[in-house]
Amino acid sequence: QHSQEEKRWVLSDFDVGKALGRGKFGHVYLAREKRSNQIVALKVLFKNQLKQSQVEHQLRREVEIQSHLRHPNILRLYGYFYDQTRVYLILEHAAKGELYKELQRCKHFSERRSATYIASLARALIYLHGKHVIHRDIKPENLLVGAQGELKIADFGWSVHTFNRRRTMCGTLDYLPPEMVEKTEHDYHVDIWSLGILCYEFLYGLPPFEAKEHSETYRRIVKVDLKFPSKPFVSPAAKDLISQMLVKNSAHRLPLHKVLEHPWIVQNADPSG
Ligand SMILES: O=C(O)Cn1ncc2ncnc(NCCc3cnc(NC(=O)Nc4cccc(Cl)c4)s3)c21
Repeated sequence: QHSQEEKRWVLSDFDVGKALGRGKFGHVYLAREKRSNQIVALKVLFKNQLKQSQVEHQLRREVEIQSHLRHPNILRLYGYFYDQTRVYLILEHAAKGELYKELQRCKHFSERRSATYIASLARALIYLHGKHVIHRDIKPENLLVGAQGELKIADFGWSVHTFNRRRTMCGTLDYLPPEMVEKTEHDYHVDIWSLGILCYEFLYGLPPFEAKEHSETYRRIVKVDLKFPSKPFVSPAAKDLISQMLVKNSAHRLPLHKVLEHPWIVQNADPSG
């Protein structure tokens, strides 16, 4: 056969090992592809659950989007296959697992570690946005850690191609008022907001607008009720960056390339990322 992509994978191509994690739709297993001895993560999804939740189209979109993505801070989806009852995603294995478990373990990250992660994520988002892809679900649960401690954005189950939204939403753009056109542009900025939330959560161990009731969290978000606790100590430069990303008017959020030039990132991020 020609390139890898045409290959029709079957379960017997793999030696399946221990469970790495349990997701909502199925489990993730460590596996080795027999011919190449390549280690991968195999996510097993049950077809009936996908059907019940009507997410088949999302899964197809994820596979389509991921097949064109190649970036050191984006977890590869090498391919997929299915049998009678299940769909299998063949994924890059992130040897150091889930970032949120690491954050729970050490309560909050140092400024250097946080800045290094934020810089990697900013570079990955610049790459994604350059491909007209918005992740839309950037949170610790969707971040994995590679063997060298590098961050990997995973789970594109919620990502979209903005071009599609632009076309499908309205056919021709000519008759749309600015705010409707602007709205599709807004989408890129959702990932910058999430990056600001993540930066805060890395440094303080909790997201900024957390509250007991959802209604209270919602109120704090729309009000951008941003408060910086006195403990743990966080530098003014870090607070400045967070304040420039968590801005209500999405057009005024710090653009991703400016995040990479921010003094706090320049002074604290490890260039290797
Ligand atoms: O995370 C863990 O549990 C443990 N873990 N530890 C190491 C490790 N290395 C790689 N991957 C892991 N986990 C899988 C990460 C995913 C990547 N892409 C996904 N995509 C998806 O789930 N799509 C999807 C599902 C259901 C419906 C729809 Cl619409 C879309 S999940 C790993």
